[in-house]
Amino acid sequence: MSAPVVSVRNLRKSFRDVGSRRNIDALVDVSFDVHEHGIHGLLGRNGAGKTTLLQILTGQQWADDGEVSVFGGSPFENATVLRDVCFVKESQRYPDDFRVSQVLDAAAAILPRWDEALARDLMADFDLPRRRKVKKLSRGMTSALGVVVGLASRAPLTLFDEPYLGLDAVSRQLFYDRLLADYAEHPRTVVLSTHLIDEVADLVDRVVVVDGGRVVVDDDAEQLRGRAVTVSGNADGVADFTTEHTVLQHESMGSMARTTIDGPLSPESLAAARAAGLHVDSVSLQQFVVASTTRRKVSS
Ligand SMILES: Nc1ncnc2c1ncn2[C@@H]1O[C@H](COP(=O)(O)OP(=O)(O)OP(=O)(O)O)[C@@H](O)[C@H]1O
Repeated sequence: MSAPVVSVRNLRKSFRDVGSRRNIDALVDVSFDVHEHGIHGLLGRNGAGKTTLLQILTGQQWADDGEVSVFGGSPFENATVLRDVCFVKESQRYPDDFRVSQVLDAAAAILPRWDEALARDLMADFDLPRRRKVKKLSRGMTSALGVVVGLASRAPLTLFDEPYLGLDAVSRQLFYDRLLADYAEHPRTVVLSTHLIDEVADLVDRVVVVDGGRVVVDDDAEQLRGRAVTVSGNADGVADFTTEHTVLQHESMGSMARTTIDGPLSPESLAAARAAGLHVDSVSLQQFVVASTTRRKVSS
């Protein structure tokens, strides 16, 4: 296998919260690789550490400890690495007087694989006014501008940090469709950080779930789709059956229970569950991520 595009080992980052005079551990011990090509989902709850991670990957933050390598080098003030990286974030700031056309010109100047024709098509798709000042754009239009820059960059590593939060459902679907279509013709490494797991479930090849500053899942999306199951039925039967498994989530009501376990189940286990009168259902990617990340208590 070729060297990973991104390699992160034992990354740690905390922030000093001036108000409470406490340290906030944004990343506790993060290790994972992103291999070349593919659309990777970086998933996790609010405050999980996704943005901090992406900022470190793009040289906008220092880690307190650990190693980070992007295209084999450190991303920090490394022009050789950074010209192959495009980072699109929801809170992107532009110079006050910039018009949309100036944002596109600046992107074209710094991103060597910029595709002007694609940018023009996307501008039309999202109905963006070239001459308008960026600060006069609506929130959705600002998000759309980020999406245009990210897609037209054709950067070998393109990182989207929830850039589409302002987009309505139709525009988000347009983004997903255009991403898939362009990716099919120009494969590259895309990382999509998002909460909208159901929406990207069929889009991503690989999933990294961050929770409380730690990677709790790092797997192929296909594997994850079949990995967890819910077992429901009589509470005693469910408890007996699930005792040997890793329980992700458990609910009970009276004599009935429903438990989500980290599977997958072997054909023999499945048959045993059915013989015991239990129902076994597969779990969607969204349900799996929710179950994997709700065991942690959010601290204040
Ligand atoms: N500059 C900062 N100063 C203090 N705390 C910070 C700073 N940046 C991030 N944090 C804290 O670090 C933790 C991780 O934040 P981060 O923005 O990386 O999470 P996230 O997964 O991107 O969240 P969201 O999905 O809500 O954007 C949070 O507790 C956040 O409050």
